[in-house]
Amino acid sequence: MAQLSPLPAEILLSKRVQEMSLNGEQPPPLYICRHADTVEEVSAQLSPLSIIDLSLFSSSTPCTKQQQELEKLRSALCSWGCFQAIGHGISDTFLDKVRQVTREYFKQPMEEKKKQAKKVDEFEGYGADPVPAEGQFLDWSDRLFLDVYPEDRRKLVFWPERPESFRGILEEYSLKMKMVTELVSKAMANSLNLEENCFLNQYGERAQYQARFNYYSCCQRPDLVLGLKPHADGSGYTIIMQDEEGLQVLKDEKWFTVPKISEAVLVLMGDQMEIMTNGIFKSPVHRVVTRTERERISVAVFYTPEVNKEIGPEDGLINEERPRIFKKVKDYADIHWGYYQQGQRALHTAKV
Ligand SMILES: O=C(O)CCC(=O)C(=O)O
Ligand SMILES: [Fe+2]
Repeated sequence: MAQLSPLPAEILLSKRVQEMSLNGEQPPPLYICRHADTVEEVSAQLSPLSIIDLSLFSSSTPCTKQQQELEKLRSALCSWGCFQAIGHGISDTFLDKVRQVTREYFKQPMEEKKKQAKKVDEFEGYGADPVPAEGQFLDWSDRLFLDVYPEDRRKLVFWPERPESFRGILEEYSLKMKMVTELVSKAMANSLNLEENCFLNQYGERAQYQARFNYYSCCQRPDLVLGLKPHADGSGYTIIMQDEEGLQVLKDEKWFTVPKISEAVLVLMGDQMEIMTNGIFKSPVHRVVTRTERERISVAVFYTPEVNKEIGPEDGLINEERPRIFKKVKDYADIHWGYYQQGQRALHTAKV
C-alpha cells in the first residue's frame, strides 16, 4: 500500500531514480510499497524454470528429441508461463554487447538522457512510466521505451544517438527478436497440435515489437521498495534479457527468482497468449525486487498483435471438455494499460 506523499507524483517523477540513488537519498514515500513490519520474504527461492533449446525446432524433420522438447515447452507454459530459451541463434558476444550498450546509455549524464525524455503522461521515451493512479506506488527504476516494428511507427527523436553504437545494436537485436518470435510462435503451435502458423497469423504482418530498456538502481531499502510492481504483461509475449537476478515470478502464491543464465533469454507469456490458447498457457504475474549493492539492467521486447487486429482463442483449443473461456478482443494492450496503472489485471475483461 502506498503512503500519502506531500509531493505530487509529477514532481517526484521529474527527478529520476538513478539521481536519487547516486545521491544516496532514501526512497520518498511514494515509492514505499510494502511495510517493514509486514513479513515478506525479500529473498525468494530460485525457480526451477525449464531451459528449452530452440535450435531443436529449426529443423523441419521431426525427431524424437524435437518431440520431447515440444512437450517440455508445452508443460512449462501451462504451469509457469515462461521458460529460459537457449539455442536461439544470438551469440553470447552479441548479448553482452546489448547489455553493455544498455549500461553505457544509463551511465551517461542526465543531460544526455534528457534528449530522449518523455512527458509525464507519454509512454515512449526516457523516464518513468506515466503516473499511476492515485494510491499506487512508484517503481524504483528508470526506463527507455521505444517502438521498433513496424518500422513506420518508430519515433526516431526518442532513439539515442549516444552511445554511438546504440541504434545499430538495437536494430540488430530487433532483427534477432523477429527470428526468435517466429521460431517460438511456430513451436508453441506445434506443441498444441495446431497449424504451425496459426499464432503468427493472429499477430499479423504488422505485429508490434517494442523495446523497454530497464535500469534498476541500487536501493537502500529493498525491504520497502520494488524495482517494478507486480503485474502480468499485456503483450502477446515478452522476451527478457537480464544481467543480474532480480526478476521474480509468482507461482502458487510464492515468489520465485528467475536464475541468471547469461546465454539465455526468458520467454514470458503475456495475457494475449493466454487468450489465444483459451487459457492453456498462463500469463504469469511477475515483479522486480531492488538490491542494495549492485544495479541491474534488463531489456524486455514486447511482441504484440498488430494494431486493430481482432485476436481470440484458437478454434482447435475449444471443445466440449474445454469450452471457450475468452472472447475475441482488439487492442487488448490498451485495456491492460488502464488496469495496470491501478495495480490490477485486465484479463477478466476478455472472459466470455
Ligand atoms: O526487468 C525485468 O526483468 C522484467 C521487466 C518487465 O517485467 C517488464 O518490463 O514488463
Ligand atoms: Fe513485465
